[in-house]
Amino acid sequence: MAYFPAFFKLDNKKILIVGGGYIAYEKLDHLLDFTKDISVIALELSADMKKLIETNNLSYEQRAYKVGDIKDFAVVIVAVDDIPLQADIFKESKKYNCLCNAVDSVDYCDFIFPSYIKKDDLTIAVSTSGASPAMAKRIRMYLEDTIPDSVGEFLKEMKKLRSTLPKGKERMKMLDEKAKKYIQGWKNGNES
Ligand SMILES: C[C@@]1(CC(=O)O)C2=NC(=C\c3[nH]c(c(CCC(=O)O)c3CC(=O)O)Cc3[nH]c(c(CC(=O)O)c3CCC(=O)O)/C=C3\N/C(=C\2)[C@@H](CCC(=O)O)[C@]3(C)CC(=O)O)/[C@H]1CCC(=O)O
Ligand SMILES: NC(=O)c1ccc[n+]([C@@H]2O[C@H](COP(=O)([O-])OP(=O)(O)OC[C@H]3O[C@@H](n4cnc5c(N)ncnc54)[C@H](O)[C@@H]3O)[C@@H](O)[C@H]2O)c1
Repeated sequence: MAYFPAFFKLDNKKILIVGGGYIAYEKLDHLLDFTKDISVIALELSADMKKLIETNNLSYEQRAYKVGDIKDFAVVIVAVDDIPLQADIFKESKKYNCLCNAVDSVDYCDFIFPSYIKKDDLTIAVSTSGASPAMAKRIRMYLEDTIPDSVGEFLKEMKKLRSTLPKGKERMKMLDEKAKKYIQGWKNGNES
């Protein structure tokens, strides 16, 4: 079945990452764009992971995962090189209100990580439903190159217009026309 794309509110949601290698680092680095309420449990940390945890003042316990560790978390990312443990934590997460992402198999995932670009208020997420993470990354790079950084300023202007002009057909038409013209400007190499 296809994955439903949604933008998930992380306020007051505690996240646990199990594992401290390269993949845990990638997941943590991406999550930090959206929340700081992240704890880590891992037997060992890579140097990059250690640095990221220290810089962001995150909670870290150096030990093996034990049953029950997830009970107070809303989300768990299982980034260990141990597939049976990924399966066990996924099963355990069903006892709690905890969504699970396991890095080696979509069978043990309630959700998967998209590739994404974030430029101020614009976020674009890309998924291949797990078919080709490499392709998701390449599409992300393509979007990064195509969409100018000025999009942040443009969105600020649009937000202001939406909050000041009265709702209705005229406003809808004007905003749609402005968005169309702004995107047409990319093709002509005009970024403003
Ligand atoms: C997008 C991104 C986001 C992120 O990580 O935040 C992400 N993987 C990224 C990179 C990447 N991952 C892999 C390669 C090597 C090339 C290749 O295999 O294609 C590369 C490319 C590279 O690193 O260059 C290997 C890999 N990945 C998964 C498996 C297990 C499996 O397939 O069963 C294996 C095999 C492990 C092995 O063979 O040992 C699984 C998943 N990876 C996902 C996300 C989810 C599906 C996303 C989708 O819908 O496509 C899903 C299902 C679960 C999840 O992780 O949530 C991030 C790009 C970030 C960016 O740069 O923009
Ligand atoms: N989803 C993806 O994008 C993706 C991409 C490539 C690879 N992978 C998979 O991700 C997995 C992790 O890869 P990696 O390169 O980060 O591996 P790694 O060996 O660098 O890291 C594994 C981490 O798990 C920790 N760990 C192992 N058992 C533990 C336990 N019981 N409790 C707590 N911590 C424990 C280790 O201490 C280490 O920090 C691999 O199985 C790999 O196949 C996923």
